[in-house]
Amino acid sequence: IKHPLQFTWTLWYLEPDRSKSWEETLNEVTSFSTVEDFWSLYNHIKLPSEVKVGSDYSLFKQGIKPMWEDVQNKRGGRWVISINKQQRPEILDKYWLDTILCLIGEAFEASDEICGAVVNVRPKGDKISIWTSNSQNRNAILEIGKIYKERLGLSPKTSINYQIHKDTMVKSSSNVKSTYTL
Ligand SMILES: CN(C)c1nc(=O)c2c([nH]1)N([C@@H]1O[C@H](COP(=O)(O)OP(=O)(O)O)[C@@H](O)[C@H]1O)CN2C
Repeated sequence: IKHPLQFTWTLWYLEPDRSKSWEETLNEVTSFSTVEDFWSLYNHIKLPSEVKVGSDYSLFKQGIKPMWEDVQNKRGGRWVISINKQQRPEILDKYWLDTILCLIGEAFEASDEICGAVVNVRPKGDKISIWTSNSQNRNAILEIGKIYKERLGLSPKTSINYQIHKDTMVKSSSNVKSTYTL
């Protein structure tokens, strides 16, 4: 038998297309709930470093849309890691895989707070984030951030920021207020 995951996860792909609204560019790819089905999907699709610049992959718990407005996201925020262009070749794909393995492998105590993860492939520099559902739940957010940094093997001098979606929505992603920094 296949090895079941604790949750069912849905992969989304955002294809940049200026002729469409943002929501129209979001495509639901497929869902999986076993380790084996995850790996066959992962080995079947392009890596973040191979997709068109401007694209996103999002991996969210089934039923949660990868957008601020979803009821599970609207009061939440995200731990964001910025990857500069020089770093892309070697760490973008590694960090993305580490991130999704943290999610599907239940690396976080506060796994109920976890909504999903997003990788933004951008010309100005890539971002990988983990979205949580309640920006007021300080203890859970700090625990998730601490474990996330460890799992990625980030050095203590590399900081990650937690941004509340309400702050991100009103600002372009460059100068968003960070509520927590680890
Ligand atoms: C329902 N709805 C419209 C809506 N709902 C959303 O949830 C949502 C958006 N719109 N997003 C739009 O993409 C732009 C780039 O953000 P980016 O995160 O790709 O980051 P960059 O600025 O391209 O680095 C955002 O400025 C926003 O326009 C982003 N986003 C998450």
